[in-house]
Amino acid sequence: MADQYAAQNAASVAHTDSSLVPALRWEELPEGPVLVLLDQRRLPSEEVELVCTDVPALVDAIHTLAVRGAPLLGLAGAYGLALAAVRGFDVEEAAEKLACARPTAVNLAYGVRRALSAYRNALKGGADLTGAAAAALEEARALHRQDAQASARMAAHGLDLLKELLPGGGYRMLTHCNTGALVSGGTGTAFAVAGAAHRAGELRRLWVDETRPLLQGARLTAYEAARAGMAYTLLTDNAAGSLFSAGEVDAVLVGADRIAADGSVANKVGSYPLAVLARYHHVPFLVVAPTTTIDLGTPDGSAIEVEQRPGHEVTEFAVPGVPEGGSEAGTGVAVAPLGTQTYNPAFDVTPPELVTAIVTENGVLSPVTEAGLAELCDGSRSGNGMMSI
Ligand SMILES: CSC[C@@H](O)[C@@H](O)C(=O)COP(=O)(O)O
Repeated sequence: MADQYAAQNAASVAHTDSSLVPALRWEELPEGPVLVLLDQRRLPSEEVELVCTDVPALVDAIHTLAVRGAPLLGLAGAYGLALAAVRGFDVEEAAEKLACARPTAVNLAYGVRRALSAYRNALKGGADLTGAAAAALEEARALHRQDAQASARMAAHGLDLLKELLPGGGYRMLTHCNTGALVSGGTGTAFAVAGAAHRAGELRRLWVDETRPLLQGARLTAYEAARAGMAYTLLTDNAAGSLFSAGEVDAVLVGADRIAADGSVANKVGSYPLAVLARYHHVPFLVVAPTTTIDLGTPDGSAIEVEQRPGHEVTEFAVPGVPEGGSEAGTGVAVAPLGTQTYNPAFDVTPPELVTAIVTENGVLSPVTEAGLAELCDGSRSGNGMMSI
């Protein structure tokens, strides 16, 4: 089986430009500051930037997944708050709108809260509105730097863990959704570990789940893997079982949108079935996430709010080239009869007993316990849960 896939590798290596347009950046234009997003709805066909000048535009970009992925949502929240402050919009209202734009990834509310606290503290300290806005922007930039550093540390810890678990090297990793530079100020979460393994010459194959219905694996992870020159193979989500049974998977690596205090992991829908498969086949199931994704304020998996997405994402295929990327009902190709009911949760929750280890920038937790998670987190931060804004 391995030889059959080696031929496909040549095609993926053909991409030589490994540099990615930043997923998000702050830019000072003559007409005022803006937040520039790489529009992820348009990938992989086009690298198009989306310029946000106000909070409603950013909230729409978050809803429609132009900007997505837990750590990047944290940055979008923090910079969005700063944008509101610098442009003189109602900052408290902006905070509320941004923080609840999507409910599951705790990083979004966390990023908003960090920038908002900096803004409020500056005002309390006697700063004027301009000074307070500058403080919010500096906090967003600090979170950005912290996120980039966290990526590098997760990659190093993750690679060490793989060496320990799989001493033979030459890993065949299965990943789900998209967790690379497109979701981070750095190189990402789970994908950053795959990248480290690749650079160490130890990545034999990255199995990429397409990730129905919005195809973050096919459109985004395959795009990043190709750019990095990785040996990767795309599969439909429901082909994962036969891959495990053929003995072709050494480890599963996924990110997380929220990790509850008991270690339950909310991540892109389809992660939980992979964890079940991994346990049955005695394969490690590794969750790679910064501590900003750990929410000690949410006691367990049942308390995590799972975002429900619109039905047209299931009943229609998006057409490449449609400006909205098929994000509006009726802009895709119908693949189900009109009026079909759908079940479209964006995430699922994996219980801690199915997670072999959680890899963070502060180290690796295995087995996953409530006390261990609390220790991994900074003592000064008692969870990222619901903020009072
Ligand atoms: C980026 S790391 C972890 C997660 O945010 C990622 O796996 C994921 O589920 C993203 O979902 P998305 O709906 O694309 O925002």
